[in-house]
Amino acid sequence: MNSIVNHNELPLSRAEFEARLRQVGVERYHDKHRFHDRLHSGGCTMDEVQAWVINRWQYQCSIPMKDAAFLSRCHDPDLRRVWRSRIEDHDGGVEDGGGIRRWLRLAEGVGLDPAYVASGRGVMPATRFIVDAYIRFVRDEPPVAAMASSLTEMFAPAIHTRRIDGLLEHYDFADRETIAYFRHRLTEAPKDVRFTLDWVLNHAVTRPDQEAAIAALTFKTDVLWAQLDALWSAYVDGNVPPGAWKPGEAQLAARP
Ligand SMILES: O=C(O)c1cc(C(=O)O)c2c(n1)C(=O)C(=O)c1cc(C(=O)O)[nH]c1-2
Repeated sequence: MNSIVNHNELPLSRAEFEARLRQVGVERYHDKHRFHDRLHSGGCTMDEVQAWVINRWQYQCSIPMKDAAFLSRCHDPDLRRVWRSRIEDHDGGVEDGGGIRRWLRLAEGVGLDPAYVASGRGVMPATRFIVDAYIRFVRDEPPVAAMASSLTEMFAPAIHTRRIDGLLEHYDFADRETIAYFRHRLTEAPKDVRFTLDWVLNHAVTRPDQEAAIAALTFKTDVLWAQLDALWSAYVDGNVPPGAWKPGEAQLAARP
């Protein structure tokens, strides 16, 4: 018998595995992207803020679809019962709506026609392709990787807190109504993370599965980072791609 042990194949302890997952955020989460520094410190023009709201809409409206894609492959009713709350957070009830409607209130608050934003017409091709890659990943990859890809939410409350403070301090459009989306996420995301982190730590117990979960989370940080790279290139550097929203389009009559 071969006595040489390949340590790379030894499973990580639960604590080591969690630390590796968290390290992905330390190194790669989009809180470190220069667009976020600019947005949160009041450095964005209103054109840049509007471009962010329009493009981020693609992510917002796709999140429940990627969660539905996950549910469609999930055989365990207990897991489905927990996971479906993610769709409820975004879609909400008929009367009140949920995160999606709150995002459109932000769109209106920054002076955009919410019907235009909701149509997705102005979204850049790059944003669409990137977000689509996330939906496909969750639809096609093994369940542990699909679930682990959502764990960027571990790092989201810190950026949402920073965003709420930064928007309120620096922009006239920011008020209780327009930032409601981010306030709700402060309680929704930790609820999702508590369950999903525990599930991933419990179910990815072989080294290959643990590495696949870490790779899934890394992929997701790329999804988030690449969206901001595209946004910067188009609206800070001024290379707006054909067909995408142009500053000045789809304005509400009275712009803030
Ligand atoms: O503003 C952000 O920086 C940010 C990041 C993330 C994330 O880390 O994926 C999400 C959200 N917001 C968010 O609002 C949200 O609903 C959400 C769902 C998910 C997911 O992968 O299922 N991520 C995120």
